[in-house]
Amino acid sequence: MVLVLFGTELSPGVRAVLLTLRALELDHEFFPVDLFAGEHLEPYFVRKNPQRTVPVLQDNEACIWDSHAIMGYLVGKYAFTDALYPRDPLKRALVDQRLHFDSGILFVLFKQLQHLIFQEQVAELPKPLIEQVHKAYELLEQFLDGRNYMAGQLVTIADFSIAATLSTLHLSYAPVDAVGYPKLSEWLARISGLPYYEQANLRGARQMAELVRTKLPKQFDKLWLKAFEDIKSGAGRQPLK
Ligand SMILES: N[C@@H](CCC(=O)N[C@@H](CS)C(=O)NCC(=O)O)C(=O)O
Repeated sequence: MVLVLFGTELSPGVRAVLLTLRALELDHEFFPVDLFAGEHLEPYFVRKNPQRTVPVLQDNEACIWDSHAIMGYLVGKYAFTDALYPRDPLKRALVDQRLHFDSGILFVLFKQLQHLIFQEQVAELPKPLIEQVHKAYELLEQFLDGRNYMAGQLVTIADFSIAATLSTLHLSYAPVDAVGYPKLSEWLARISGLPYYEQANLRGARQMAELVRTKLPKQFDKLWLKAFEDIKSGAGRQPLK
């Protein structure tokens, strides 16, 4: 088996897949694709994924894209247990709902913000969009009612997916304030305690935040700086339950 992940650590979807690969302790190669240089438009990449998005996972001859599909595939094919993506229909439905929430709402907000800042060169954070991000945070806060993780008491791929996007929004655009979102911020701290979190997710999320910072230097208030420093130093982290 040769698993090759194509992408960039700047991408939340790529990092969600990296979290899954690390959780399953799967050997893999990483093939960098620079989106800013347009490498995802090159013929070799378009042959792998006509949609021209990262991540793409190549497993021998097969190419799979969309981070959510890749994560489910990895668990189905390589995991010893179904804990990360339960087979029980009701448990799976809950995980799927969270994955679709990431795909259809959270990540879309991130992508809209990225487009405005990097393509449209907008120099200020668009307030209506940031309000929508906070509406999404409110829903996530409700999802965590009575749960340690997004879909229950155990980590699933829904946590990886949402953690990758949310940590990026948190560091780049809309800090998750512990007062406003106590459960969400505890969950983020809990996920940050995973031994592979720093390498698989935080490093890339920070790099993205640094890039956004160069585009919006005036936007970064004390709250953002605190979020950035906290996550850098590990302050507020809790042991993994
Ligand atoms: N739902 C997809 C989203 C993939 C996606 O939009 N990835 C971005 C990077 S974060 C990308 O490849 N953008 C390049 C483009 O859209 O041209 C997934 O989870 O894999």
